[in-house]
Amino acid sequence: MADETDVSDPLGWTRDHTPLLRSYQREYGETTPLEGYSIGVATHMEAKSGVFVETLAEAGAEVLFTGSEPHSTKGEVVEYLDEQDGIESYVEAGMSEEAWVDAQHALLEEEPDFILDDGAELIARVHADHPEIAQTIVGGGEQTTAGITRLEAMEDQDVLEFPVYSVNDTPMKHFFDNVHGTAESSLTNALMTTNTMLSGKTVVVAGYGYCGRGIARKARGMGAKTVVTEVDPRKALEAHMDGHRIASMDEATPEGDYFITSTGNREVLRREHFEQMQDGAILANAGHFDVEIAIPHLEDLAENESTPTEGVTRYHLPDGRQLDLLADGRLVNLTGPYSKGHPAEVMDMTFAMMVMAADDMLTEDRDLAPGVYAIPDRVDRTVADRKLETLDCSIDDLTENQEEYYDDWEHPDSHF
Ligand SMILES: NC(=O)c1ccc[n+]([C@@H]2O[C@H](COP(=O)([O-])OP(=O)(O)OC[C@H]3O[C@@H](n4cnc5c(N)ncnc54)[C@H](O)[C@@H]3O)[C@@H](O)[C@H]2O)c1
Repeated sequence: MADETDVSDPLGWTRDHTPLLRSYQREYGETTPLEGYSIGVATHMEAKSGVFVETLAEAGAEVLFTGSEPHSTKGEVVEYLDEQDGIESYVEAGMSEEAWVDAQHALLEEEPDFILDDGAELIARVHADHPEIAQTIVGGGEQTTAGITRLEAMEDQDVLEFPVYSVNDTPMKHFFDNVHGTAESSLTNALMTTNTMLSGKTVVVAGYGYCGRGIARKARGMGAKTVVTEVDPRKALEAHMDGHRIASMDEATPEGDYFITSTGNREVLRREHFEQMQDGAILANAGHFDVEIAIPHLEDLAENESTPTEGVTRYHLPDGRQLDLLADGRLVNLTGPYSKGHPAEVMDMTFAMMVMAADDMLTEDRDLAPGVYAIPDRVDRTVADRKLETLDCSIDDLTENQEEYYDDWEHPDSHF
């Protein structure tokens, strides 16, 4: 048995689990559709995004990449990519925030033709600080909910200078990345950090959108009793009919052993909830930055804080109760001590859609005005077909009769 991890190729393991990206690498290695274009990429730089970057380079693009935040960069991946033809890094592991911002400016000053973004980091910065370069950019793609919200605000204020594909809103992204990727990685990280189990526990999930529904369904699958809180009555009904108990956060608070937020909103867990929670309640956020759990309220209420184990901040309340906050209230799947982010198999699909955003906008003559656009459904479907192929799964084709039936609103079989 080998006794050491092979570090000569830090992307090797991930490539084994990203068959969709590898299939595009094989095809693009021959057709090079992005030849002649330079693409600026901002993302959490680790092995999965490394395979994404090398796929763009295989497609012939010159790739300039940076981190979408300063702390998630894996140095060995950056070093490996930097040695490959057509790829240049603008990020280092352990960079200061200031150096990270400088690196983004340096990347943008190279005047990329296209931007593939996370959180609209590069797109917002090029508009704010390099407006003359923004005018030369052909287009972009954005993979996150938060980034799309930011871009839509720019569109509303009429400041966006180029078209951007919303990768986040494609079925191939949010049905899998948000629902399955966020759920499995958040629960895995919460359980690894605490060394606890969900069986028999009451898990309160705030928000029943794409992420929340995945978390609630999977927690129940692991034996938890699930309670869902919502502000949208239709989402609450959906959760009810999926078999979860619906409650207001006030009602759920005294029952919960685990609380997981995934709303995209702020102060979903706050002072009045902390005051009612059971001793030993565990709090985790899988949603938005570090604002879903009101940490200043916890700090106000607590007599003191401790770190009982890595990744857990314990708030000691004056009445003797202890509340345990995971990963400083930041995204528990991305920033916990055991965090490896989303599973490779699901990022395979998200990053394939990012590659498609560049491929479609740069190689099809779309002639789009500045704005945020859906990726054409045909493209999403093609990627889904290819993912199924990699899984060796077949589906049926519509027969001619079935196609005719769909197209003919007067068809005799359409009447009772
Ligand atoms: N952790 C990750 O890796 C990861 C991955 C994808 C998305 N996200 C983030 O997770 C958040 C949710 O994403 P989504 O795709 O599920 O969004 P979504 O819009 O589908 O769902 C959010 C849900 O929260 C509900 N909600 C809003 N305020 C609430 C409140 N105060 N109490 C209870 N429910 C409330 C909304 O009604 C909605 O149903 C976003 O911030 C997104 O950026 C995180």
